[in-house]
Amino acid sequence: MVSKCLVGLADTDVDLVISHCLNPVSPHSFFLYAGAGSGKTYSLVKALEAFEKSYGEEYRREGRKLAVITYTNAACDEITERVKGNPLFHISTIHSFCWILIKSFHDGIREYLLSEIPIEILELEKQEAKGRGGKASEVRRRKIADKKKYIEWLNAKKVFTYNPNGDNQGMASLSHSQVIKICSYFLVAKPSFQQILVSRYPFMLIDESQDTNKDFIEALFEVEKRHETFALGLIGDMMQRIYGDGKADLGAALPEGWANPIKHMNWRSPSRIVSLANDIRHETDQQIQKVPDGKPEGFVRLFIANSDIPNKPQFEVTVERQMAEITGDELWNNQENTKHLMLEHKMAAKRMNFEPMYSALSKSSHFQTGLRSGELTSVRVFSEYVHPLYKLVKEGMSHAVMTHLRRTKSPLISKEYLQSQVATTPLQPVREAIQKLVELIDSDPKIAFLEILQCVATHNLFSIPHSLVAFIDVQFNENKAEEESDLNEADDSSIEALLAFLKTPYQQIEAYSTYVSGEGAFDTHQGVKGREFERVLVVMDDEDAGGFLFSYEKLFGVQELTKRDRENITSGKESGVDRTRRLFYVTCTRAEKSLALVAYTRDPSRLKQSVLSKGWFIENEIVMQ
Ligand SMILES: Nc1ncnc2c1ncn2[C@@H]1O[C@H](COP(=O)(O)OP(=O)(O)OP(=O)(O)O)[C@@H](O)[C@H]1O
Repeated sequence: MVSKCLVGLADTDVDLVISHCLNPVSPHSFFLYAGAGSGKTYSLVKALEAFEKSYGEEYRREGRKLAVITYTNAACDEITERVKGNPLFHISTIHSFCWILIKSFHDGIREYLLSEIPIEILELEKQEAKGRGGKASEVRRRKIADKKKYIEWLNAKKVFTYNPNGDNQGMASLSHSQVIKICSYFLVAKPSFQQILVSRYPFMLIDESQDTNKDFIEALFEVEKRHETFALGLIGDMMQRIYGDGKADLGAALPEGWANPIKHMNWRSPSRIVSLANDIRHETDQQIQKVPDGKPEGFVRLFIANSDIPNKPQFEVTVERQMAEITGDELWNNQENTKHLMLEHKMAAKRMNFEPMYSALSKSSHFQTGLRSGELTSVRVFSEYVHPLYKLVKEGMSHAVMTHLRRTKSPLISKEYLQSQVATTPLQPVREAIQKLVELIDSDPKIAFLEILQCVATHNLFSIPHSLVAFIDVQFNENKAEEESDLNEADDSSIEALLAFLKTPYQQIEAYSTYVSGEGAFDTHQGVKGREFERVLVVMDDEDAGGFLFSYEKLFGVQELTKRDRENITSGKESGVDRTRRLFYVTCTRAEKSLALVAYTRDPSRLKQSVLSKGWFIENEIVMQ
């Protein structure tokens, strides 16, 4: 059933409804839920602009702000840019926002932890009593011992720390989930804390709220119920719920008095892609989107290949070539002009040639978040210090080189160091250090991170993070090491992971930096939510992804459902197929012009039959390898 999209109603009334809700004299909460590309973020930005015009001055005088929570740092930067950095709006991710709210309440945090950790210990002890020994028991007993040690540590007054983008290690550091739990708890249990939120931020708008932490959303509902002067604006799409953290029944029973505006149009994608999205969605909630007048038809192709073909990246290049021919769009021939979506980071790492460093570091669970966000201190010394310096030198930007060294606080240009130099050319050591570094990088494409690190340390070009000091082979003044570290509480797996990483080729740093910037040609299915690209190539490969949460083989009817899946479906619980369908919807709806879907499967002909019978594609849109 390839449905045809019709030209429909204008959605402009939605913006009026939202403006009406964001009135400080009579605030109203609202729930704006609509399909992909319907302009939810667009309406959010319009609402902020209208708010600035009507109430900006008054709000500034009163020292109030309107809070906007976005799902990713990239979304946060985009909305901040769209409102030209206007400080009237506090735009942040949930983690930064929660931390800002709780960060001066150290005693309250300590009290919370002192009451929560014993409960966690009891739970682990219960599981241990029931358990059967072995590795799981070993891990449990270790966790119990660590938590008891932590309680002892908590017995004296403490100052807590947190980095929303890093892996927070060490006793004083709160974890990502703790920060959200503590903030949610304070919002419900402490009236004075509620008051702080309400008076500072009388309006809170939450984009991608379908995936926003359930505890936090429920705490905000509670605040909204108790304070007439506070209003919430929830923006999102349940079909785009792709993380397990969100409130699954959000919107099912909205409190009375909430506005519930609806958007029908898809402004992003051409009609063929919108009709595919409607068909995918049909099995979940039957919402149908329309396209505005004048939108072209666009292109969708499904390429099916056997999952054991030897060179998948090469196959994807042939897909791009075919897309260029099919669409007449030459830009498909240049990989950089297409967004390639992978199910797992390691698949992107493989295609972008930084798999060795990625695999090495991902072996330590401590590095997972920082590795993906680009915030790992041990890698940043290369990605943010060494690599930009190398590029600037190669581009002959000597002024920018000095600015970079100042910004990165190079010890070689510190005031103390320069004053200690008796020579008439105090910058000579900097020049020499840079020259040695560039020569070393150019000397061998296989040169390892470790050798680059050694060179940086020997010439004292940049401060070395504590986590890497142990790997340097020279007398090194520890005072020169950077305070921040990935290894506050070093464990064996982290040390092994770092050593393995340092032995891999330095040359990978360029691709890795591009990847974590989000600007490269590759990303994950999940990483692009909220974004849009002219050409999208989605790779569906359960075998390479190796995960258990998503299964395209099940969605496409190639793999039988498990007993558990069937039980979940019968009892109305979410199944892996539901999750995968939503992820598939998110990836397909990122495309503005053309969409190539690459499915690697154990049974190509069964997959083809299955998607044809679902009516998702027609015969001539399917290309068999
Ligand atoms: N009323 C409109 N008129 C013209 N273009 C619009 C309109 N609303 C949105 N757009 C454009 O459509 C595209 C999609 O909008 P937006 O990203 O706000 O959608 P969304 O609902 O947030 O999407 P998603 O849920 O898929 O992330 C953007 O390029 C935006 O500029």
